[in-house]
Amino acid sequence: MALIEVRDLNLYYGEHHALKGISMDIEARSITALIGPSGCGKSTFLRTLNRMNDMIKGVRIEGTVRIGGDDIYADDVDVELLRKRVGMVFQQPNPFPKSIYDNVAFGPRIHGVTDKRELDEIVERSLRQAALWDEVKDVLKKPALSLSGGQQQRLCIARALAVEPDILLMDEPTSALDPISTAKIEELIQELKKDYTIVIVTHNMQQAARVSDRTAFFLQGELVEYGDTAELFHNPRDKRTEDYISGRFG
Ligand SMILES: Nc1ncnc2c1ncn2[C@@H]1O[C@H](COP(=O)(O)OP(=O)(O)OP(=O)(O)O)[C@@H](O)[C@H]1O
Repeated sequence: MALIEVRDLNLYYGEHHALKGISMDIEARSITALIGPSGCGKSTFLRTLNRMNDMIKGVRIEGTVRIGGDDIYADDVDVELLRKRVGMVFQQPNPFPKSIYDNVAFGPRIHGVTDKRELDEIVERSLRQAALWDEVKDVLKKPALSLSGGQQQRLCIARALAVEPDILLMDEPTSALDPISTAKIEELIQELKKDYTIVIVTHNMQQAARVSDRTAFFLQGELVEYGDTAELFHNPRDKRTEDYISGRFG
């Protein structure tokens, strides 16, 4: 059984039909890239996986999203717990104006961890997993905002990992970063696949080709093609995919 099962998902922003009949299975411990031209619905789709669209007024959703077999839109779902299980990293690194330590400890504290030693362990483990520990271990009390953009993004990844999610959603996580920081994050994403299921929105087709196992190509709210990344880039089944990946539009 796939970890994430999406069936006949439709999403409307008021009158605007932004996702049209999307069905998709995502396997555990895989990296799935969502690609497509601006406005095709990639970010909207990503946000349906942890109900981030709930916060937007006038949104209507039909269809089902199951994670580990559970319908995440069922009435009795605890959305806070869902977001603990399905973490998110955004385009702009957005650390809190707090210390490096307090950023990573934030989620665990909210979920009730108060023991100093336990928090220390979580902070270290999360920063190691985010490949940032060696750079910050001596300055954990420094403000997060004093870090470079690339470090801030890895800190945000550490913050997301600190609550032990199963799934990590990433919305163009490198688009605000320089090439070296981008390469580091891409390497990190590959590393994280051992423990997490990753879904990443990217504008950058090379990035999708480099990091992902499966790629989904969206166009005007439709899922045009979804498959093995190498297959999709080298041997697309749909003419529209071919036109997009060969740079004919978008
Ligand atoms: N909060 C919102 N309210 C109304 N319409 C929205 C909202 N967010 C997105 N849309 C519309 O839904 C469609 C899909 O947007 P979405 O941001 O998901 O696309 P995208 O593929 O991620 O684009 P981009 O790459 O530019 O971020 C677009 O037509 C957009 O204008």
